[in-house]
Amino acid sequence: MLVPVSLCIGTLIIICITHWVYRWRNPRCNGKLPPGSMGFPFIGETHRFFTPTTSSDIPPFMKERMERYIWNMVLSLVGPESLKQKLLPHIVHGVKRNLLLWGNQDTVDLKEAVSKMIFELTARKLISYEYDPTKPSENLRECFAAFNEGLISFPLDIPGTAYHKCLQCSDLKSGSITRLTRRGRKHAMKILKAMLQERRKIPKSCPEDFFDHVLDELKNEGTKLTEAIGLDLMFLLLFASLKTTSISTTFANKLLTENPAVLEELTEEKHDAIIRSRKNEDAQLTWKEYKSTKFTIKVINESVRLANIVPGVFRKALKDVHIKGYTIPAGWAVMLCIPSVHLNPSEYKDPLEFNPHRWDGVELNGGTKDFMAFGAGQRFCVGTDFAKLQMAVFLHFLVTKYKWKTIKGGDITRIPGVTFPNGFHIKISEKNT
Ligand code: HEM
Repeated sequence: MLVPVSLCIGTLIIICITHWVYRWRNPRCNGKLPPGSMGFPFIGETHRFFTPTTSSDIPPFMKERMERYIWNMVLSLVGPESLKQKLLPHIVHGVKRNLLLWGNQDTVDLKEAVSKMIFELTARKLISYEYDPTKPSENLRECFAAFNEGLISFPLDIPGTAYHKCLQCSDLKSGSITRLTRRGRKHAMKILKAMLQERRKIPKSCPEDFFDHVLDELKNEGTKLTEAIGLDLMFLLLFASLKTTSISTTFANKLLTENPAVLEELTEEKHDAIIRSRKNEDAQLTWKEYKSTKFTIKVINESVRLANIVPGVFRKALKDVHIKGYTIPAGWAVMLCIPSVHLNPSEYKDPLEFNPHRWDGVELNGGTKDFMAFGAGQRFCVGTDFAKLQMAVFLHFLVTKYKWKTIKGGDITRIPGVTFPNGFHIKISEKNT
């Protein structure tokens, strides 16, 4: 008892001293910070996970051009055209297959099951990755799990800490399963690098995934893309898409479980607008049908507002910024706290209530100052449409074909990202059984 208490007190003292030193070290700060802000210098550390050392050599105008090029590349994979033409049938197939599988099990931990399903689909489409159970050391999903656990943690890089596990590089050849689950960013990068090298040997005739696009670009003379940046981007893309979509989907399911009236209305929309109007009830979900599901989109908006999957986004002040009598000194990292926007009672009446109808008549094309679950402005999430489509397809098949009841778990903790510490175990069965 004494040891954990002393450790906590010790950690708090270190945090306070670091905070104090940093705050007063800079005279322009006048010892003041805007209310509610966190002046911890290490808050800005997340860039270390993503920025390859080479990128600092790139002039800003080039960086901008390259970013635009890269996002175009990403959009060619997950933008509306690709979703409509290529990805929708794959998502439908993946969701139907998994639901059928879960329906035959006594209980399913939805958090794990959805995460696996989303990972399989996303990793297959973005980098043609298929997990081979005979090679547990190449389990990319486990790497991302370890990475996620320590992403926002005290930056103490010694064995045993969440931060260390998040960064860790393990020997590819060794390891039992328990050791494997502890591998983070560096191990994931090793796997991605090996895949890229493999792809170099057997190139594809036309670009199909992110590897192909990166390899194509690397061949161009004068390109500013390097292999390190390309790999870093692959990591970022997978990281940005995996946990977010799977936790949002699980969260939406939990909210529906707790709000039967909303579930009923959603089911009704699906039946009326889609299935009953079809000639063949079992036909695939089409793009037009997906676009017609207005209430589903409201349920998704409301779920991601309450889920606050991304608890904060970071920016760096490039010059001194004066705001409401305070100064944010140049070079400081700023954290924008998204939940404080989404739970603001002056903008959202009864902000903790799950009420999809608050989105009636609201057309969302991007982020606003009051809704930024997918960010806002220049850095708006490039995978928004992809995530929404996956969630909508999942909800469609779940509510039309299945019923479920909670078995155990479902409690939510924020550390600060949303987690289900005891999972969310449900029993799923087909409606007509
Ligand atoms: C429910 C699911 C998702 C949520 C809640 C979400 C949330 C966000 C947020 C808040 C940002 C802005 C970060 C910032 O401003 O610093 C962001 C950026 C980003 N997201 Fe998502 N995201 C989701 C799904 C996805 C998916 C499926 C992909 C990829 C296929 C993706 C790829 C990205 C990328 C690459 C960025 C960086 C954009 C840039 O910096 O220009 N996200 N996301």
